[in-house]
Amino acid sequence: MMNQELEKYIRSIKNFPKDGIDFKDITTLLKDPKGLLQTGNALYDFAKEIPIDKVVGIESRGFFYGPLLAMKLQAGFVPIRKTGKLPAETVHQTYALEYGSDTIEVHKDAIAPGDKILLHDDLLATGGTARAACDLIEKAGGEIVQISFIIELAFLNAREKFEGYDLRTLIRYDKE
Ligand SMILES: O=P(O)(O)OC[C@H]1O[C@H](OP(=O)(O)OP(=O)(O)O)[C@H](O)[C@@H]1O
Ligand SMILES: Nc1ncnc2[nH]cnc12
Repeated sequence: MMNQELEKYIRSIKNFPKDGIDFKDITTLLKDPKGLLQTGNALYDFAKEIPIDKVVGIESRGFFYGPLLAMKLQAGFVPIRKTGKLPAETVHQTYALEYGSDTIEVHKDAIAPGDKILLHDDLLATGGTARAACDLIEKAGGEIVQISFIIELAFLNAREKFEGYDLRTLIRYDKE
């Protein structure tokens, strides 16, 4: 199956959570056994030839596939969380969203200097979240070897923020 064919599992909801946002809902993909498996396999195919020490997943939708990918890649899993949720010492970064703004954090000791990192999230919109996540990982000394998403809202041109990174996506929306 071509990756773009996975689009059939995505549900679009207009004006959620705010007017003007066309929300791409992956729960319809996750609940379908074929959608769930094919997406996991395709994300794994992106990364399987690259040595990876840790998969870093972004809260909350990056937690669906992040640990599954880590298990398949024989890597560890590290969560990046919204502010105030992680109990030990953290590094943090504030960023702008397609709607609103937020701060994310990672445990200071979660990434060792030189760790090869696969950063994963469900969706690339403006790229603000993933860009902040890259900055956090690099502050901690990690080396980002790949960034993967299920969905790319290509019309928002977020790729410009990731020059020099190996950024992979399965499903592309070229217009809203
Ligand atoms: O590319 P950006 O414009 O930064 O937007 C993408 C981010 O927005 C969504 O998360 P959200 O903040 O809605 O949180 P959630 O995963 O907890 O629902 C999505 O899961 C990405 O993390
Ligand atoms: N259009 C969208 N659909 C789902 N999640 C998002 N996160 C940011 N923009 C989004």
